Amino acid sequence: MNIHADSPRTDETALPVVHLRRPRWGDPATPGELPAAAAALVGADGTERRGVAPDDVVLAEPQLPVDARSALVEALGEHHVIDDHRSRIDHTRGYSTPDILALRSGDGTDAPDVVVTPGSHDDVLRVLEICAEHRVAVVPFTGGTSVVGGLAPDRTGFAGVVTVDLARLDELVDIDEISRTATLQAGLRGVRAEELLRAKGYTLGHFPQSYAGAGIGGYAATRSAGQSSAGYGRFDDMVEGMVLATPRGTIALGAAPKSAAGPDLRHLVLGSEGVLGIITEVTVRVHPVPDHRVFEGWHFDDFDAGAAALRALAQDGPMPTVLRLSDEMETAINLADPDGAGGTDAAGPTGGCLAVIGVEGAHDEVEARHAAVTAVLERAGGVSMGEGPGESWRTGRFRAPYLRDPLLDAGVLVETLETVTYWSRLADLKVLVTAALTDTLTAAGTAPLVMCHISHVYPAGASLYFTVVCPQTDDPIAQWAAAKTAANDAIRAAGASITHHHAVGRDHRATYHAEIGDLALDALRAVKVALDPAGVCNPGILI
Ligand SMILES: Cc1cc2nc3c(=O)[nH]c(=O)nc-3n(C[C@H](O)[C@H](O)[C@H](O)COP(=O)(O)OP(=O)(O)OC[C@H]3O[C@@H](n4cnc5c(N)ncnc54)[C@H](O)[C@@H]3O)c2cc1C
Repeated sequence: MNIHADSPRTDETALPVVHLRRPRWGDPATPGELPAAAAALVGADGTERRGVAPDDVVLAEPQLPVDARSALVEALGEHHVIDDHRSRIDHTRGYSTPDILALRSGDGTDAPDVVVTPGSHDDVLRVLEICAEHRVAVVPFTGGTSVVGGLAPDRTGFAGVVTVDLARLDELVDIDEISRTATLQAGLRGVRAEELLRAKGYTLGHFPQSYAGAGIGGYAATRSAGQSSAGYGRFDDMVEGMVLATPRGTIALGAAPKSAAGPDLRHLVLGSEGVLGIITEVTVRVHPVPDHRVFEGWHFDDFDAGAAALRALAQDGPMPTVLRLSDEMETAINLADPDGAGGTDAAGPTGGCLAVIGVEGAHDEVEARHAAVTAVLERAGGVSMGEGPGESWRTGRFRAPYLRDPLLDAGVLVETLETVTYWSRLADLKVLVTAALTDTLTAAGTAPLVMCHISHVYPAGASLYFTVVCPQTDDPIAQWAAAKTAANDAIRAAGASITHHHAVGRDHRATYHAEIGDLALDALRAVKVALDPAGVCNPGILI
């Protein structure tokens, strides 16, 4: 298949960069509609529950001290110190379902006092200096798609909250074609970064489902994982270097690809979620644009059989570029609703589980790798369903987030969570988390559909990604909080990690602390004190 034959809606190179306007997801030109099949499946009652319009959410007057505001205006210019209603709303929290529900309920309490848009690394340094001096909390903001409360700091004890939107740091700084690396400014959205790289014949290969909104600084700060992680790695695997602005000055990391010069401090900054400072530049590995790709669906009798097949590929190779497996429930829902959560083709065997593989690269290499992957999957009991389901997944893969708003409008609660563990514990983890979610929501009188898939695999283990759908109660925020707490407890009890790629934010903080222990937490806090002595960078997030 020639990849240039794709329609604009489906090709990741042709998606528009979307400036997200809370609370709804994505490009207003292509709003989500609830397909009838999905409405019937989830039992939507047809009652509209759109909530308070963003313009009607009441915000507190901006609290910023006058001196701090004047200093920011002097540093950046009046134009880049913004406190109009809509800008504050559009920087309030992130895009988890509780975030959306809170805004729909009219709760604007986490709105920043001011949004600033620095135009350079030095501007960012100056903003941090001013905020430290006036004890104003600072929230770094790239795409604003956090789903773990990473954009809602604890403002207790601070004189105000400033969100630093990196939108103006949007350049491709350099490509080193010999080393195959590119240096990108942190405010570049994923789509725009890909456009700039493709114009030079390269791809980053990072396509999270939030691709239309999220960006380079956010990817690095959260250790994001894209849908092609089997082939290109997780975002932190791609990073060669970073520049971090802190209240005490600049740290530049990545003098060489691998070094024995002490601990690799890049891994202190990757996943730091804005608590150590603001990443302004990231150097990543890039790859020649693939000229050929094959996407294909595979049927497995059950989830365990499919998981064993994925493990065989992850441990003994070869690795496709995309590798994912839906469990029985997710497979059944997707087959019933091809435009829905993941999108597959209704053709092929019913029951069992659907795996999707994608192989991309240079033509001959793709043909050879595809043949080798096919042999492994067949040995593991898989049956090819052909390119239809694979292509259907590929072309629908960025649409699922658009479904959440119409589902919420229709009184349906829908939310996702993810975790990661070793292969030997994966089956138990799935059972425990599914039971925790099912039992909690059933006890609330809202029995859920719980779906699960694997989409990121490693030789030693894999992540599990759960999607939960059920009717809303009168207090859906509390309803989900109870289910999420039960799931977090199950993840801890199973010895898994609280997150594979969504990060910690505020929502996972307590579980994360239990996961790493007091001494490790003290060490992290000591680093924060060294770089951010006033503690203004994203207080209450991560540590
Ligand atoms: C519909 C949907 C689908 C998603 N799918 C995926 C997926 O497939 N894979 C995945 O990994 N994640 C996914 N996410 C989660 C989210 O998109 C990722 O965490 C993403 O990496 C966040 O990027 P962002 O640019 O939006 O960051 P933001 O939301 O702006 O920030 C995320 C966190 O990092 C901090 N931060 C932001 N920029 C910087 C910076 N320059 N320096 C320091 N700190 C910074 C913020 O303060 C915040 O704590 C999804 C989210 C949604 C809503």
